[in-house]
Amino acid sequence: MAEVTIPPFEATALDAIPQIASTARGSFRTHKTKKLAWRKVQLRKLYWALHDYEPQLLAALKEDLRKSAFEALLSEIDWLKKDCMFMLDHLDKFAKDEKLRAPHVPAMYSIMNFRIRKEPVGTVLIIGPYNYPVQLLLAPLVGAIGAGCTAVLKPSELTPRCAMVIKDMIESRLDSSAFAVVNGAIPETNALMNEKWDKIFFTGSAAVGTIIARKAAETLTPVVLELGGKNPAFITKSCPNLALAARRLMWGKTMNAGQICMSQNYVLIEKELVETFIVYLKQAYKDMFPQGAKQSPDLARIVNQRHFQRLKKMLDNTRGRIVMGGEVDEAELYIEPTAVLVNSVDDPMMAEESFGPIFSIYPVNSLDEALNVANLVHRTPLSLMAFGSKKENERILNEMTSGGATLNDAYFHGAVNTVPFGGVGDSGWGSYRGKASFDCFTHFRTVAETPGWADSLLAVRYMPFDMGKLKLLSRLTEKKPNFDRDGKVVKGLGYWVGLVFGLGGRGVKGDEN
Ligand SMILES: NC(=O)C1=CN([C@@H]2O[C@H](COP(=O)(O)OP(=O)(O)OC[C@H]3O[C@@H](n4cnc5c(N)ncnc54)[C@H](O)[C@@H]3O)[C@@H](O)[C@H]2O)C=CC1
Ligand SMILES: CC1=C(/C=C/C(C)=C/C=C/C(C)=C/C=C/C=C(C)/C=C/C=C(C)/C=C/C=C(\C)C(=O)O)C(C)(C)CCC1
Repeated sequence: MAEVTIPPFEATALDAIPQIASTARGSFRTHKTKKLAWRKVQLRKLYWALHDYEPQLLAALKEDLRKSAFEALLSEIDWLKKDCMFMLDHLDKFAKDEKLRAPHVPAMYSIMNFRIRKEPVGTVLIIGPYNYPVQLLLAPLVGAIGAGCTAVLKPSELTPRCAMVIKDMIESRLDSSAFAVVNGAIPETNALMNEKWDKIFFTGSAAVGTIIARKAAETLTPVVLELGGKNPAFITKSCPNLALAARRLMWGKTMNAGQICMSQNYVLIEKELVETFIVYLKQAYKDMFPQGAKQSPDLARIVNQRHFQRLKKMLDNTRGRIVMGGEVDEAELYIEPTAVLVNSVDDPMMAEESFGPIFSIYPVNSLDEALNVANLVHRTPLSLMAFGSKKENERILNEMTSGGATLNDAYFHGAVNTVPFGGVGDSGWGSYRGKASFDCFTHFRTVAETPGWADSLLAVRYMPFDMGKLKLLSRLTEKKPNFDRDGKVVKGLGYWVGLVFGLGGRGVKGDEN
């Protein structure tokens, strides 16, 4: 890897923050960001910045998280470059006005030229977490640029080298009147939160998300929250390939040393499978780390002492049995990929979000029990994984919600940059990625335009009101219900005609739909 020097972490001066926010707001008011050409230039610049800063970003990710170059490219740098390309390829289409026609516009209003105009929401604040310090901060930025917003970014202070590289990269390569990076921790974030934003995009813990949402509510500022969750994986007796399930779940918990909000916190598995599953897990461990996980250059480290201690405490306090891994090394911030067999939902391994390379295995007697346990542990997790028959997987999707879900694999629904990603309930508000990133920072403004020549046609609305005219208009335009007071669809003439002439009956009384 090329030799690079990253300056030491420096927090942005608190008294500079109001001016930074004001510059971004002022830049938005120039309306230059509304031009698609300007947005495309910024996206192209971001693409090349990511390309040119690759050595610095790789070095920073290595120093901050000991993230391997493979992972850094796959899930952060190249991933974002793909994001820029996707937005560039589709921006014209995303940004185009949408004509609203029937059935969205009733026939009687069809002369009013309804359309949806896509407008940037304005100046946005993007606050990032530490685990994917580049991707999770800049992927929302791609959406913000595409939508025509100006933005201030606040990287996580827990990954200080990444924060410094990102600041240099964004401020030197993009339009610095429109995009800025504020570095720091709580005081700096508080100073940012004292500014007025048109939207706040926050990725991080539920605890801090609550603080952000509460503060944003004071000024009725919309927020997107991308939070964590206690994510279940289900394995039933019909699992098509238990060895593969073990291998894929191991992958899910070892990428980024399990510091992935959508990886499984616990595995609910039918009792008969437990012992074999553990054998397969150990086999997958051996295959992935032939010299042991500690020696592997591929396994990242825990970000800092605090998170290391948090994970260690979960292992120390569990009443379960460690069935794989268990080694920890504070000096290296190393936690071995670890599975713990537990038998209580109150066990710390079940009750807390792991956000590390450790997870629990909870044996169940049936899928019914598994669904009860999962709904009890966390009813609205960020993700869910299911390894059962097709029918069982559908049942799991039906009876347990989550932000996103993957069948027969670990969190793959969240590994692709072009499909919407987000939580549900207390695991997150709103979604982004692909077109959803554009939509996230866009105000969908409905515009109507009434032609002057149509006034006599529309004159019924004017005072003095005439009930007779209103009734006539209703008779001409109102759709009659095809259902009765019990909510049942009623047999109409169309049904009998269809039945008699063999065209197939529709609207049979008693139909539920
Ligand atoms: N849904 C998603 O896409 C993701 C969610 N997460 C969640 O994030 C958490 C881990 O990330 P962390 O960086 O530790 O999150 P965090 O919530 O501690 O920090 C996130 C950001 O908030 C700022 N912050 C921290 N404390 C603050 C306070 N009291 N007031 C104002 N700002 C504050 C930090 O400087 C950082 O930029 C996990 O819970 C994980 O599940 C992480 C990655 C993705
Ligand atoms: C099938 C065809 C082809 C071959 C395709 C192949 C070989 C595809 C292989 C794809 C794999 C294994 C991709 C793995 C990707 C993993 C990624 C991108 C992980 C991303 C992780 C992320 C984004 C993490 C986010 C974390 C978050 C949000 C968090 O903390 O919550 C050919 C050969 C291409 C031909 C066509 C057919």
